[in-house]
Amino acid sequence: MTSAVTLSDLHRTFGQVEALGGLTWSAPVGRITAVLGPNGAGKTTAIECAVGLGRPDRGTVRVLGTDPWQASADHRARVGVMLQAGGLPNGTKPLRLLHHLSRLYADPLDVDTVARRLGVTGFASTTVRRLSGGQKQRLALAASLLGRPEVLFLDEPAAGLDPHGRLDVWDLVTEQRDAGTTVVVTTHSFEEAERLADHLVIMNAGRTVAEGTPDSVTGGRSLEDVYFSLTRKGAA
Ligand SMILES: Nc1ncnc2c1ncn2[C@@H]1O[C@H](COP(=O)(O)OP(=O)(O)OP(=O)(O)O)[C@@H](O)[C@H]1O
Repeated sequence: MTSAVTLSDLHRTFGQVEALGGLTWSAPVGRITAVLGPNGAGKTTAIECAVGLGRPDRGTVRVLGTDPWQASADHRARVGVMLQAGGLPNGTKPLRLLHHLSRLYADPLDVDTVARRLGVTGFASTTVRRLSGGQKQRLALAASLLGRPEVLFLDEPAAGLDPHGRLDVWDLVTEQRDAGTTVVVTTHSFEEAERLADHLVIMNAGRTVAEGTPDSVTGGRSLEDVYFSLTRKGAA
């Protein structure tokens, strides 16, 4: 199976904190990879390295065969990202922002269609600063899709969403996969991982403690059981 994303032996330290301690996993092309792991396991740090926003101290990152830290604008346009912090400009309105971002791409999706699909039109007249957490999530997700990315990184995309919102996100993520996009999604939800994952990664303390198809990782046990046995305090 070919990989669209490969992280090999990544190390990243912030002061005294070792965020990544030899992290290795990969994301197969055209599949959904779900990355689970406790708070502080290094999931966001790994995603930041994969999208070229962070640089590992050691190790190799390849996304579509390219080192994202050195990557050109052309490469970056092939990769979509939704980070937890959002990074949305507070003073603008949702549709204005999406139209602005869409102009950065040669062949963007239709803004109105994406906005409708994610319910952004329902809060289009509210400035970003006044949006609820869930509305910001929807807007950030819409923004990540605009450039028709070949690889899409979503850092906890459904966190904080209401049940309808979570279903919308799950449908959208599977649609992206079915259209050929490679998706990497971090999550704390077993339900989300079970529904979405073709490929599963469990991280703990900056390393991979399990990786493979959901069936091969769980081996007949529940995902919850496997997760707790691999990530319980002291397991690092
Ligand atoms: N810029 C930074 N400066 C200092 N420490 C950092 C920085 N970025 C991450 N860390 C630390 O690195 C570790 C890994 O953080 P990271 O955000 O990658 O974890 P995570 O698995 O995404 O956690 P969560 O599930 O809470 O989102 C944490 O201990 C965090 O405090």
